Amino acid sequence: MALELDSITVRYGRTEAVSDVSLSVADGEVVALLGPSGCGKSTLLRTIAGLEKPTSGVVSWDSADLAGVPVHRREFGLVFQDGQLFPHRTVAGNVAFGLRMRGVDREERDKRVLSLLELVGLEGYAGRRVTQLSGGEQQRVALARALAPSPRLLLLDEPLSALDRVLREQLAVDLARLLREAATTALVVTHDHDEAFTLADRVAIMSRGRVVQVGPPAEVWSAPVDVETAKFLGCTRFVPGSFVGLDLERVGLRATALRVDPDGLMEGTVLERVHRRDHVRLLVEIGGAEYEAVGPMTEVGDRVRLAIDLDGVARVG
Ligand SMILES: Nc1ncnc2c1ncn2[C@@H]1O[C@H](COP(=O)(O)OP(=O)(O)OP(=O)(O)O)[C@@H](O)[C@H]1O
Repeated sequence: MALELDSITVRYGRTEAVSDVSLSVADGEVVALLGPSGCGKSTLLRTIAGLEKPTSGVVSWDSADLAGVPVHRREFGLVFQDGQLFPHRTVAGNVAFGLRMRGVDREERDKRVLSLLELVGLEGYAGRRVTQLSGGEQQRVALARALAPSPRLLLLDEPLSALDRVLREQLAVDLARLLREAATTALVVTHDHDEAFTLADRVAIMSRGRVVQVGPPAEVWSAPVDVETAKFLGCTRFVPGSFVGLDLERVGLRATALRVDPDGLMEGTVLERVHRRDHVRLLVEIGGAEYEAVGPMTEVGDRVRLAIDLDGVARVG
């Protein structure tokens, strides 16, 4: 394993921000640390970077303990939410920064900067001032800057959350592609499950300082470890498996679990209707209880038949 965390605990006074976390990231792997605000994700990332000292536990790289290794000697790249670019430098000046610090000669630096700008889709931007760029472009520059010295690990703390939703979705896809193209080993902190599942080979779910589940996106999505995790991953109702025809004690239903379908086996009454970006979301009453469902257009009060979409159903616990 490239990065190995062994029983990391980080306390600030009486607050235990990170509790006994063990996790590894393999060479070339992208792992997402996913959890709600305040669960300790950033603290864990900062501890790996060397910006915080663990109260106990070991951070190691290729089996070597990093305790005595300062931030700038870890050879890790860092990208934060707001990029933190040097405002008085050009795009090229920002990307070249780490290379200049390392004494890389000008010709090689220029070559590397151009190839990185191409990688992040900013060809032709080298001479621009970073203050003239959009938020999304600035984050691409921050990423190119972090990748420039070929870090052995890239640490990204909410790299897309300052951007608006449409841009965030687009950039998450781009980021996933370019992390793979550059064969980067990376740990990404995010509170957004769509982002985590788009980017990562494995997702580690954090809750109150602990890692409660680690697995490939499809596994975590379809079988959250407990009700709290299932709620965090979009399940709004919990019912016996028999409700959806599964032989399971309990399943979680996402808003997409039920769909209006004339051939559906259940019947319900529409209580509410909300228009979303690309579909209609309904609240329906089935057998005296309320459930979310995906429409076509219907009127409040309509009787509808409903079918189950198993992609919206999670096995819980
Ligand atoms: N420097 C600090 N001093 C004291 N408490 C801190 C410090 N940094 C973080 N904490 C506390 O540790 C806990 C975890 O915070 P952390 O920022 O790691 O969570 P997070 O999951 O990254 O949340 P967010 O997404 O909101 O940044 C919180 O209760 C926070 O208040």
